[in-house]
Amino acid sequence: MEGTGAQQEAPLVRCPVCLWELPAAHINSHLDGCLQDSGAGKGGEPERSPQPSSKKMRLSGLPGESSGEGEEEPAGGSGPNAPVFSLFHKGRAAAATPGTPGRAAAAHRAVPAAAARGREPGAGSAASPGGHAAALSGETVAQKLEGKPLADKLRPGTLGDYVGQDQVLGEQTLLRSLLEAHEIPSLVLWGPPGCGKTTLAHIIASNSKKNGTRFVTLSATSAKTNDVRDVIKQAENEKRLLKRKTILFIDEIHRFNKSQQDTFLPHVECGTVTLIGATTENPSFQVNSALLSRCRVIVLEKLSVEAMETILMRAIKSLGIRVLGQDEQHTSSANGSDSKSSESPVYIEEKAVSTLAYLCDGDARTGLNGLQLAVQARLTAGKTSHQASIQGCSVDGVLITEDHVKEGLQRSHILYDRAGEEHYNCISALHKSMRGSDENASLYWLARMLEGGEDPLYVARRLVRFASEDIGLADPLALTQAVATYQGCHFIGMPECEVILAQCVVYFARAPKSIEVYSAYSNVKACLRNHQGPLPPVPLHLRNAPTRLMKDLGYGKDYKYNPMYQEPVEQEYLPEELKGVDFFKRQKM
Ligand SMILES: Nc1ncnc2c1ncn2[C@@H]1O[C@H](COP(=O)(O)OP(=O)(O)OP(=O)(O)O)[C@@H](O)[C@H]1O
Repeated sequence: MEGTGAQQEAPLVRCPVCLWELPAAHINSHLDGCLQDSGAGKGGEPERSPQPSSKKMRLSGLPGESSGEGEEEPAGGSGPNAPVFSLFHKGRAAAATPGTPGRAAAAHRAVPAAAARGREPGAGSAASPGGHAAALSGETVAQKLEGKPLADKLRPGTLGDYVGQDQVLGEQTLLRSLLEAHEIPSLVLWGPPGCGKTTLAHIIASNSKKNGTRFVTLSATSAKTNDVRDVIKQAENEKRLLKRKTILFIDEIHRFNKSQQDTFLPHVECGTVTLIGATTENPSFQVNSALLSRCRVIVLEKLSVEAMETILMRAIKSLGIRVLGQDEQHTSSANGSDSKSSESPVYIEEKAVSTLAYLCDGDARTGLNGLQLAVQARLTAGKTSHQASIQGCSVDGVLITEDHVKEGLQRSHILYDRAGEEHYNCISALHKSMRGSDENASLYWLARMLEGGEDPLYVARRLVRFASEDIGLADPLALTQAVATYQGCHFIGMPECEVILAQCVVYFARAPKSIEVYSAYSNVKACLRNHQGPLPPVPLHLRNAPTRLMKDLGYGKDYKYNPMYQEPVEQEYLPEELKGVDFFKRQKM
């Protein structure tokens, strides 16, 4: 490539480390090597650049899965292999996509291919700021679904496209102000799968690129301690020689053991790197406490159903699929998909979208992948038949219904509708099996829920209730067990907590049962509910008398302080009109 005319004309820039002059297009890769050598003091050491690892897919069978997230880069194209050198951007032909010469060449090769599929030049990748809408280029829905998983293609690149999480990113939140001021502190992003941790890190990356900060990604599932050392070494050189900051994003940071985490502790402390860690696990237990104390913990929540609907609707729109509302009329395929092609129009029921938004339980990746699978399955089936029945009318097109999205979401061959009836049916079956002291059935229903993706904390909360409602004072320790189970589940999450729940469920199935307190309390509530007229006053002798006036009014008068008496005390504690009532003997009122 060095002999090409294009590069002979390209402006030469000087390496600030070795002062060598070379074409601008080569400066990034040259500088990477130069900085490594300069820090290590051993020239010629082969360049090592840790790669972001492939993240596990939660739904199998997606086309293009193999390329997956392993190839993705932080927004702006900066990764360990492609540090951003804004210093040299001026005059570069491909300034918008900083990277190595090889990468730039690949980008050039990619443009005609994209253009051939009708993509706007410069539409950018899904990871590029604002690029997610443009990412789904292609003529037909099927073409738009080719390649990377839909969730990756639609990863937002700007805060404006980031949905939900207002508690940490809304206006006037600390994190937003810091992002706007380009003041990125070390962060630990903690939240459930698919809630947007990696996406937020990408947005920070693209934001920080604007002030020349480098952004390097490592995945704790595949990176070795040496990879961390390499990144740190390079960051030190960058800071020392170029005064450039480095942000190190470590996905699934909880997978690093404590000593690996220790490797970057001093460098976070002295500011060589700004650390952004993402974790689904409680960082209090998984992240070295010294490291944690140097990071702000940002707690992201499961995406709400509304947020999920927004994300799904956006995806549906990008794919050119039409949503069938309750009262929308469709009589012919002319009203169908926006896809300008010979492909039959694709419709999706509005209910299917809301069901999907519920079922994916705040996990956008699951929701988008479920949508992708449902659409692809229907498109394949639609090759044999293009007739869909839409609101009683037969039209030419492909229709995606609630059942299709449920199929798309099926986990481990178990369909468990967390938002619907199945959720209540299973928890009821578990409750009744424990009450009936059937330990086998109890375990079965527990597993049905957990394997179907039920929130373990939901089950744990039901166990706390069961401990008092059904076991009560027959074994008061049951309540302690249930609360400990809840805390255990909270600490370690799934799948490790399943055995904690199983232990508690078997304990409860085997425990003696008593509803004595539960029924007595129900009787008291019924007594209050059924009372006619004003409720009886608190007897004067039971009232406290902190002031003289109250004493004068008879408060506390004749009250018998029990510890002063050797013999049992004769004293009435209920209001006069309830004298002698025994809530423990009464039938439910
Ligand atoms: N807040 C959001 N707004 C819009 N899209 C989102 C949001 N959160 C997630 N997504 C979508 O879901 C996909 C997966 O999200 P992301 O990788 O950020 O999740 P994560 O929290 O890092 O999950 P994991 O813990 O499994 O790595 C993204 O590619 C994006 O398409």
